[in-house]
Amino acid sequence: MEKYLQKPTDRVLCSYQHGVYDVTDFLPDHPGGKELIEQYKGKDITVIFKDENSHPHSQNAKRILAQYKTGQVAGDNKESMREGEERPYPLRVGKILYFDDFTIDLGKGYFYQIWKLSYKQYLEVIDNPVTIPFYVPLFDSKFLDMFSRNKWYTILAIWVPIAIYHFYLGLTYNYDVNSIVDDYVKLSSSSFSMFVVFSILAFAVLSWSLAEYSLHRFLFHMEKWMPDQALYRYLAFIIHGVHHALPMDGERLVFPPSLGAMMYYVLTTVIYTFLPGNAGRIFVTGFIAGYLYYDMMHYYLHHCNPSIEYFKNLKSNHNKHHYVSDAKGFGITNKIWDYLFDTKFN
Ligand code: HEM
Repeated sequence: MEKYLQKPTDRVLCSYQHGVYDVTDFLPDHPGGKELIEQYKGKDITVIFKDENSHPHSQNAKRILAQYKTGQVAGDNKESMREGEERPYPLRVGKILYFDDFTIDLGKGYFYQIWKLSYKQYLEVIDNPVTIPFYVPLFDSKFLDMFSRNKWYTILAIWVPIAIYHFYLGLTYNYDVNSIVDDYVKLSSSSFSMFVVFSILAFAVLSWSLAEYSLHRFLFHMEKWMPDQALYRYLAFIIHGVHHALPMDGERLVFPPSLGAMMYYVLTTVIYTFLPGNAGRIFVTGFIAGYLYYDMMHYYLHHCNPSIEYFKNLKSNHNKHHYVSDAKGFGITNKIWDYLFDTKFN
């Protein structure tokens, strides 16, 4: 068996239990980083795959592994699954994903195929993440599909100038609003105070972190409470479901600018009602900064391997949210609100 696994080959083969797995296509999508698997090229991963100290892999991880099975170790004729093995679910054959009672054709617009699903089937799609080594269109039209993809840096390119502009307005413009706070944030005012400006910014970032938790828990995971209607499933899928179905698709991860623009409109309308004038603009700056930190952190946790313990911990928390239970671990940049609202992982 060892000889077979270690034959010079470009493919990365390993054994688990008594099966042989070709995990080459999975390497770039491994949430723990491809290097960890490469170390096990040609080796058995049965022990390390369950190792409590390294990382005890989830049921979903076992299902994903099962997708890559290519054979049995020589001399082992046991047909049935062994303890600790899972069947590949959904099973992918070419571009077709086979679920128990429905299929998804990954060569066609994924979005339209959500319409025909029942609520239960929709949950199966988002609760059984898959890693796909080819491009999956969301829409059949290439033009429409273009709008479903975003590189992480486009978010910075769009929102950093908007945040700077608000900061500039907040510090300099005279909104002529009868607010005591405004006197302390206007550069032209004799009462200008850096302390007040930074306090508003800090308060806005903290407010964002609560918004991050609430949006993720109640809007992005609206499937937990939404009425059983196809229209809502469409909405839930486009907002966040697609990210759970294909968690390692790096172009469908950050918040789409079009949705961001709608949120911006709603939130600024609310914020300026309660906090008009300069202080409101400074608050919006901090709120956008908090949002940018969130979106960049989200991308980082999926596609990079942090070396600092704090970020490792956040990554692990987020992986659990995807692969263990999406009813917990809603915080991306921190776990404070998960602790306070009792949605933390133990
Ligand atoms: C070759 C088959 C493998 C598959 C299919 C696989 C799959 C996964 C999946 C789906 C996760 C996300 C969390 C979870 O579901 O548990 C994960 C995380 C992880 N894997 Fe693997 N894995 C494999 C091999 C390995 C090996 C050989 C190692 C160690 C040497 C390893 C170390 C890790 C670590 C440390 C994480 C945690 C990342 C984090 O949450 O911070 N994996 N793996």
